[in-house]
Amino acid sequence: MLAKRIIPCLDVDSGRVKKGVNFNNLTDVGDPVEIAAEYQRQGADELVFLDITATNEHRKTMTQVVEQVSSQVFMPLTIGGGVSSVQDIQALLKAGADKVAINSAAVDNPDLITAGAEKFGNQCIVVAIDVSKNKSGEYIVYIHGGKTATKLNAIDWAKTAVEHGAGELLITSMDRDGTKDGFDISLYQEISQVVNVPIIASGGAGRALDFSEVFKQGNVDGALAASVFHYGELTIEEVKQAVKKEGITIR
Ligand SMILES: O=C(O)c1ccccc1NC[C@H](O)[C@H](O)[C@H](O)COP(=O)(O)O
Repeated sequence: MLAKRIIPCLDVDSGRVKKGVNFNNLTDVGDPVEIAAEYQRQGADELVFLDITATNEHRKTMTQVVEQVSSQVFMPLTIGGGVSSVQDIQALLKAGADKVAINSAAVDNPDLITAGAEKFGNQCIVVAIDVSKNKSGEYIVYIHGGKTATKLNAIDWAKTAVEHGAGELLITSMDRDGTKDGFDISLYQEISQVVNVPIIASGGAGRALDFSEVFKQGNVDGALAASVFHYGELTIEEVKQAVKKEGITIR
């Protein structure tokens, strides 16, 4: 059994790490380089940086952040936010990213996934999907930082993204984001039945048991969290100890 991964997420807005609830009311939680170094000390398996403003001038800030962080931490780095071309992917890989997450631009143009996978290898291409349940209980895809609802069913879009070459999926429940109510297990159960690439769960982690639950029942390969780690409610070591106790393979 491949080791499962515990992945802190740094949502970066204008060069600062921010955190909100359901993608709103963002508060400043600190400097990205310092926070990344702390997560390395705690034994994180991987880091995700999301540039949640992702306007052009912030894109340069993000590249600088990636260069600084990649010179200090040695975990795999996934970078996302506003990526919309093969050139953007190349610039982030050059700055030190190991993987690049594409979200809105992949929905607008799925061929970008294929172009990135063909040029850099599909292991570099993560498709990030932000999901919210509608009134009839269907999982719907949102883009533009969770601001725009699409007509896409998230399960179908996940399948399409992998068919276009995505090497990994980062699936965020907007409904659970920042709530600490636990991961949306049924979302991951549905997606893991239709794709055969690694899935990273994201949104809602509140207790160490939430991580074991999403690995066991959600059938995912990695569990991403922001709030509980940023606010010091859990350390990565505590989560890993609890997950190991449940018999799950983890580094
Ligand atoms: O993903 C986005 O586009 C976005 C935009 C604005 C604000 C937050 C955003 N994403 C939320 C992150 O993916 C967030 O770190 C994960 O959902 C993990 O959240 P918690 O572990 O519940 O805090």
